[in-house]
Amino acid sequence: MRGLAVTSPLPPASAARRRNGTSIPSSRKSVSQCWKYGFSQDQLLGGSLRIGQSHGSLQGHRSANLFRPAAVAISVEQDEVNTYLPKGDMWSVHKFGGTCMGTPQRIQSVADIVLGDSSERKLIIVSAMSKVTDMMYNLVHKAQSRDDLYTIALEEVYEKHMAAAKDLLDGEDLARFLAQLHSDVSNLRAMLRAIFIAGHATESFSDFVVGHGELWSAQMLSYAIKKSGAPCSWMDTREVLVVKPSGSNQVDPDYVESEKRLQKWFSRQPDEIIVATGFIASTAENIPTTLKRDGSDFSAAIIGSLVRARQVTIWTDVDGVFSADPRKVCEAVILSTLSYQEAWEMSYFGANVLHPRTIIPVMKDNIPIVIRNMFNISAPGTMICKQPANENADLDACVKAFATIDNLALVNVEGTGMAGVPGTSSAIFSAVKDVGANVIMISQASSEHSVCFAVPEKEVAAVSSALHLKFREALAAGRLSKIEVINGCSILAAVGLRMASTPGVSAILFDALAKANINVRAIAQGCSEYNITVVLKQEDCVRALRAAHSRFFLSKTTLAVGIIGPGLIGGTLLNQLRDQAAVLKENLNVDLRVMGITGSSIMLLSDTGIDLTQWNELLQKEAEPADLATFARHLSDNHLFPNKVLVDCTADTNVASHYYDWLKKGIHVITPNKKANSGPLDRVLAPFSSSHNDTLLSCVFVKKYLKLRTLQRASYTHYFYEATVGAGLPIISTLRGLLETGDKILRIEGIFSGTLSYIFNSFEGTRTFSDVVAEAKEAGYTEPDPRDDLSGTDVARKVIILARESGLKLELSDIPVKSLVPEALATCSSADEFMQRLPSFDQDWAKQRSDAEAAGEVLRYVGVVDAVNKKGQVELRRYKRDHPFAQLSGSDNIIAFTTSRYKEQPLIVRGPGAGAEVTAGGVFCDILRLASYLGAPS
Ligand SMILES: NC(=O)C1=CN([C@@H]2O[C@H](COP(=O)(O)OP(=O)(O)OC[C@H]3O[C@@H](n4cnc5c(N)ncnc54)[C@H](O)[C@@H]3O)[C@@H](O)[C@H]2O)C=CC1
Ligand SMILES: N[C@@H](CC=O)C(=O)O
Ligand code: NA
Repeated sequence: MRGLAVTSPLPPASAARRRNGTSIPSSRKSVSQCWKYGFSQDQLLGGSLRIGQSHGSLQGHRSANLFRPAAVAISVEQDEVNTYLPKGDMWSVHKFGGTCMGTPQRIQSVADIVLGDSSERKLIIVSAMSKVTDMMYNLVHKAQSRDDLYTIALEEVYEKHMAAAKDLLDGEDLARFLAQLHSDVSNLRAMLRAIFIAGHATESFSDFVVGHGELWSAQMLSYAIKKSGAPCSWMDTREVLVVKPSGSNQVDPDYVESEKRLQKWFSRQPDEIIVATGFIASTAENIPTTLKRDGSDFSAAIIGSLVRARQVTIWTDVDGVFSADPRKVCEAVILSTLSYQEAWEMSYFGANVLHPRTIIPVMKDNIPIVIRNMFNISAPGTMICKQPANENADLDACVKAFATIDNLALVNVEGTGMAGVPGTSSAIFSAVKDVGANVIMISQASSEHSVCFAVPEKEVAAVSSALHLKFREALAAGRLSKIEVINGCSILAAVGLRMASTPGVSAILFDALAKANINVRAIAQGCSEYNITVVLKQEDCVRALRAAHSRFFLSKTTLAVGIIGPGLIGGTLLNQLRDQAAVLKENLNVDLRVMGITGSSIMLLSDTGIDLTQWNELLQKEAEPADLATFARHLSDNHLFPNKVLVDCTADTNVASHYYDWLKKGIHVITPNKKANSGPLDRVLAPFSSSHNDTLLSCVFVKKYLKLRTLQRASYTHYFYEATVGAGLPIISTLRGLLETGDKILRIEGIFSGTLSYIFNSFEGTRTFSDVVAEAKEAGYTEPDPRDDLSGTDVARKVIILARESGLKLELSDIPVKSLVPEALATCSSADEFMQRLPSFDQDWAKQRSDAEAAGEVLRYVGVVDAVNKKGQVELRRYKRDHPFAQLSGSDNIIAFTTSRYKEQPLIVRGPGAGAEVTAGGVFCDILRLASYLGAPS
């Protein structure tokens, strides 16, 4: 006889049909599920009494063996094992979990995915429809708790599958499936009744009941595939997969026996597409069992190994394996590849990758496992395979992923009596074993003075008592000083095969943790170097995970940016960042994230970066009251990003007074605001003033210019302010270049005010002076208050900035300034009032202009740094029409550097020196200068 020799009673006639509906020749006849697994017809159908009778008295119903199904010997005749099972590259194995099989529509999508795979042969492993396994366990639970609602629960299971099948199938296939479902449910009803009466179900009874979820989903899928005309059969893996129990809640596959049975199975059903039940298997004695946790993945891996598949694809609802839990780290990325060992480590450390057991069957044959998203089939997923040889081996790529485990306790056993005493560790861990606790990590310093290890928090009380008992005498004698329990711990593990023998990886990790102010309580790294494990306080764990992840996964030049003052310049800068950020990331690996925007009354904060396409709307809609200290803290406390920069786009003295503290905290500062660099040189108890007309606000100690510059020079925190002079023109950088290369500045002279340049370039007799001033304001050249320009203060500030850059210790008050603000308007209470009253002075201006014109001259407002005489000067001068200063147009600045090297002909920089785009562009340049200082490619 070929096929399976079954020694149990013959099955009922209806069960002698194959589950795909075709008749089985009697010589190969298989048996229905229940018969095959040894439950007698009476046991299943005859209700409680007969079950009780057949197993002895009901009093004994709690006995473990009461419902142990009688073993049915299924013997495979050696001579019948043939080579029907084709193996190798032609096979692709797919596994679809419960979510993928959740609805009839999803089952149809699964069928489409299977049909879309062009592999010669396909083996599809399916889980039960989502929630069905829980529903089945619940049936057993209810029945054995003698809750007669199990009948209703069974009806629900029946209804669910009936409805799904009616949606998915039609015609004869539907009728066959429904008949089978009906028969299975009748059998289950009888079994559950028996369980209800006995008040107990053995594990194999329970496994038998639960396994129906897979039986039904596999049949439904195979019918759905067949509907498209593709040859497809379904496999009850309990006929094929043989496993043996191995310790608690685990089984080991019997590959030899399973392969024999698989051969046999194929000899009967050689279809090219086979849908097989995941999760279920049988013992060598044909008792139904399951593959326990993550059973369907395990089924796929075992079957993949049995057929030597070219690939096993595990379909799920995520795009692949993330570099860290994406719920905790929004920057987590999908990994394209993981080695088997890395996946293993990740799973161990709590990442929902694959159960480590799942990897073993495929690993031995080097079969890749691909994790893919069935709801996003365009995502390539993560391939778990042998470590690709050519993978990028740079330092940062050494760490593949991070995982965490929470709710741990650290146990620290300490004492001088431990050193050099063989057997101490053995005694410690045997005590731990005796209470059945699971040791997650162990660390012992080479001094042998202490051993510490982590266990789940819920197990630590038992561990602690066991240790106190075991070491009672050692503690009393002082050989052990303490057995200490530290609750509330978590583990953070960095995983990566290439960490092995790569110097510097742990330094980067610990540096990231240190910068995030995370205290590391214990460390472990085995010789394999596949993972570095650190124990830390649970409350620090997410912060630690983010800090470590960002250090390894973000660009080194990721800059967290805070924008203060989203006015004309700040707003234009935000728009420029919006338009250029993607290009910078792509071309220069510079990742700019605006983490906050604050005005004087409202601020907008983000943990990962504001969407700049709608920064203004977000600022209006989602803002909170502005608070500069909170704003700065938001940036400095964000440990995701190692580099932080505050960009001050206000004209505010108060904001400028914080630069020192920000720099001290490691926050870089960039600004077009001239207040800090033209403020008092020294630290004095000084009045500090508002942004425009230096109105006295209060008296405070402010960190002064010299202190700021000393700090700037002493630290690696950067302070850039190119746009404070000449807006986007390279004035500060040119001056720095001259000085740093050893040139000597003799004189810097020029037109430093875009506003005043525009005014005198445009004031040619056609428009009034006040009209031209209004135009300059409208064009965005003026300071927030145009009196700062007309008073000469703005030019004086620029002269001071350049003078100090050149080494002169001048105060603003040292610069004689010729103010253009008529004395009568000096006391105007607002810029608006000033602008309204300005026309009354147009006559005076018209006269000054025509006087100059009559002499063949023009009016120009100039600033001078006289480095030789250590003086500065700001005044309105008349220049001949052919003088270079007379040739300007628009808001042009012109700055002439006379130096030891540029003595005969000064070095001249000329161009628009005010306006939103050029100024914001200058600030943006400083941000990129910072990025390049931090390591961005040039
Ligand atoms: N307009 C130009 O061509 C140039 C301007 N600059 C400088 O750029 C800076 C900004 O100028 P604009 O954008 O034209 O001025 P603006 O008045 O348009 O913008 C300043 C912004 O800062 C905000 N602000 C004021 N005090 C604040 C505080 N304490 N906290 C938070 N926000 C505050 C204001 O509400 C406003 O939104 C000034 O320092 C100016 O000297 C530098 C070079 C050229
Ligand atoms: N208001 C200033 C702007 C640049 O600093 C000017 O007019 O130059
Ligand atoms: Na500049």
